[in-house]
Amino acid sequence: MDDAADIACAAPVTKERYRDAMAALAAAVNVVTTDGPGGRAGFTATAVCSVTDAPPTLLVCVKRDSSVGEAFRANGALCVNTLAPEHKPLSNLFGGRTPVEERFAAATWRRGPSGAPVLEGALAHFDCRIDRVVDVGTHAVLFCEVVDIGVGEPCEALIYVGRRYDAVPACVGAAG
Ligand SMILES: NC(=O)c1ccc[n+]([C@@H]2O[C@H](COP(=O)([O-])OP(=O)(O)OC[C@H]3O[C@@H](n4cnc5c(N)ncnc54)[C@H](O)[C@@H]3O)[C@@H](O)[C@H]2O)c1
Ligand SMILES: Cc1cc2c(cc1C)N(C[C@H](O)[C@H](O)[C@H](O)COP(=O)(O)O)c1[nH]c(=O)[nH]c(=O)c1N2
Repeated sequence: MDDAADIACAAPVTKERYRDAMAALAAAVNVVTTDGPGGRAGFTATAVCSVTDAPPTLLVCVKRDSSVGEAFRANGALCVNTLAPEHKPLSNLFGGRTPVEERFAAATWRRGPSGAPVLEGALAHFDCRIDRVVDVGTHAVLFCEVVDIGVGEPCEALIYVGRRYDAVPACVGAAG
């Protein structure tokens, strides 16, 4: 393969061009929560991805300068709550600039085995222990081992693509 220096590009990959292209990728919308010695916190995230099923591991990318990042590191635990279309207002509330208590007051939660809040009525949830944190540029990549899973009743998923929300069929079911 050629060295990176040999690659000729028509235009530089600016932050704006990168975001415009990333806006074309459809993504599930999640509210990622935590609780423990570092306090209760949560934020909306589309940067969530399955890494491996052995051991069951997912990753979450969180902005390092966000108000919530430190709580996740301090607690070492989180829950990924995957949203249904009815949760669009919740996604906006957890999407920034709203005090943490106001975010949580808008829905019903229970405590998962990790201690992180689990959203009642989520399409699915993944309760996790944070195994490793890797800082990359502006974000921290949290590698998380899944310790508990739930699949809910909703048969539609909330997705975010083209800088807007949409709904798609998603009858998840359980595989044994
Ligand atoms: N990964 C992220 O941190 C991320 C992802 C989605 C949205 N957001 C935030 O939500 C708001 C609205 O986003 P939007 O999609 O309507 O428009 P946008 O132009 O800010 O973002 C377009 C796409 O670029 C990516 N992106 C945006 N900001 C990023 C960042 N700081 N680091 C890595 N990737 C990033 C995401 O895939 C996003 O959907 C913005 O404030 C944005 O910062 C952040
Ligand atoms: C649809 C959508 C998707 C995302 C976000 C927003 C929205 C509306 N945000 C931004 C994130 O939710 C926001 O930075 C946090 O709520 C922290 O904000 P405060 O620093 O508390 O105001 C976000 N942030 C992040 O670090 N990783 C992500 O994957 C996403 N994805």
